[in-house]
Amino acid sequence: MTSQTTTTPTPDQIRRAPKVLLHDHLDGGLRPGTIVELALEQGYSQLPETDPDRLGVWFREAADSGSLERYLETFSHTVAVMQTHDALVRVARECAEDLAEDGVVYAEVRYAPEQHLEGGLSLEEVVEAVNEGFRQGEALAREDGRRIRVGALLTAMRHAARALEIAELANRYRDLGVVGFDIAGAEAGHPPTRHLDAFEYLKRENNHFTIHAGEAFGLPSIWQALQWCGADRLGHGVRIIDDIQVHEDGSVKLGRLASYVRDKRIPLELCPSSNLQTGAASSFAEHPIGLLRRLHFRATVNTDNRLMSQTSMSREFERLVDAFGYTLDDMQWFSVNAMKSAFIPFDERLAMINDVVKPGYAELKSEWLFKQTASTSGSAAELG
Ligand SMILES: O=c1[nH]cnc2c1ncn2[C@H]1C[C@H](O)[C@@H](CO)O1
Ligand SMILES: [Zn+2]
Repeated sequence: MTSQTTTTPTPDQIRRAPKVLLHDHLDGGLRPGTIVELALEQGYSQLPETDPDRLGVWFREAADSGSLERYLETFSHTVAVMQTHDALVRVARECAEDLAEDGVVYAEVRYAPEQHLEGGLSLEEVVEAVNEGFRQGEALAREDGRRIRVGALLTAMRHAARALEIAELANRYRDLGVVGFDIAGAEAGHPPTRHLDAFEYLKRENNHFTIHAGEAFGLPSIWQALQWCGADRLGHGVRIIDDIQVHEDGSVKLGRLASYVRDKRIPLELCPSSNLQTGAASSFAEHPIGLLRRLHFRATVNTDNRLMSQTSMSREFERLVDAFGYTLDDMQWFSVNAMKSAFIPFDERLAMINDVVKPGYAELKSEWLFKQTASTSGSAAELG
C-alpha cells in the first residue's frame, strides 16, 4: 500500500482535522432557519421560500447560474435580514459556532459594513455588533470543548464609492477584532484600481488587504490587484491558470505573472464549489487547484459562501479528496499554507501552526497508524 492510499482521510477525520479558512462571507453563510426567523421578526416578506430546507435549496439553485452577477443577486435576501444589532450579533455568533463545529480553528470572515446601514446603524455599530457575535460564538464553542479564533475582514463593494471610508474603518478597528480589508462584488467593469486611494492608505498604515480578483475576470484583474494595488492575497485568483501552459508531455511553462505569484508566495484563496456555480471552473476534477497544488503555489481551500454553495470546509475537502486523492498530508499542507497567509501577527500564526494545526494532524495520523498496527497484529495472532 502506498502512503497516498493509507492516509486517505475519512469524512469523520476530515471534519475533526484542524482547518484554516481565509475566505468566507458572513452574509453568505447564514443558517436557512435563521433567515426565516429573522425575516419573520423584522417583517421582511420577500423570501422566496419560508421552509428552511426549501430555502436552503433555493439559495443553492439560484446561485447555480453560471454567472457571478446572478449569483450575487441572492445576497439581497441575506443582507435584508442583517440590518439590526441583534440580527448581526446572532448571525456572527452562529457563524463562529458553525465553523467551530466543522473543525475550523482559525477563520477570517468578511462582510461589507456599508450594506448593513438600512436599519439606522452606523458603520461602527455594525462592526461592533459583528465582533460581539464572533466573541460569543468563540466562547460557546470553547464551552463545547472546541477552539476557534475568528477575525473580521471589512469589505468595500467595488461598484460603490466608499472604499476609502471602509479602509479607514478597518484601520480604526485593527487589533479590535478586524484583521484586514477586501473588495468584492461584480468584477467585470469594476477594476480594483478604481479604489487605489483605499489601498494606498492601507499600505501607508502598514495594514493588510486582499482583493477579489481573477474569478469572473482574468489576468488583467489579477495583475492590477497585485501590481497597482499591492494586494497581500488574491480572493480566488483561480484564473492565474490562464498564464500557465501545460504541454502534452506534461511539462509546464509559467508566464511572467504566474511566476511572480508563485515566486512571491502570493496566497490564492481558492473556493472550488463557488467557482463551479459562477462558471469560473467546470468540474471539481478539472478545478485548477489540482495543478496549482502540484506546482506549489501558495494555494488555500475556502468556502466563499456556505449557504449559496451548501458547503462547509469539510465538504470542500471531501470533494477534493474524491477528485484528487488528497491525503491528510495534503490537508495539512493546505491548512499550514492558509495559516501562514493569515493577517494576524507572525508569532500568532506560528503558534497556531505549531500548537494547533500540526499536532491536530499528527494525532489523526497516529490514530490511523494505531489502527493499522492493531489490525496487522490481530491478523498475525489469528495466523499464529
Ligand atoms: O465570490 C464572490 N465574488 C465577488 N463578490 C462576492 C463573492 N461572494 C460574495 N460576494 C459579495 C456579496 C456580499 O454581499 C459581499 C460582502 O460579503 O461580497
Ligand atoms: Zn468571495
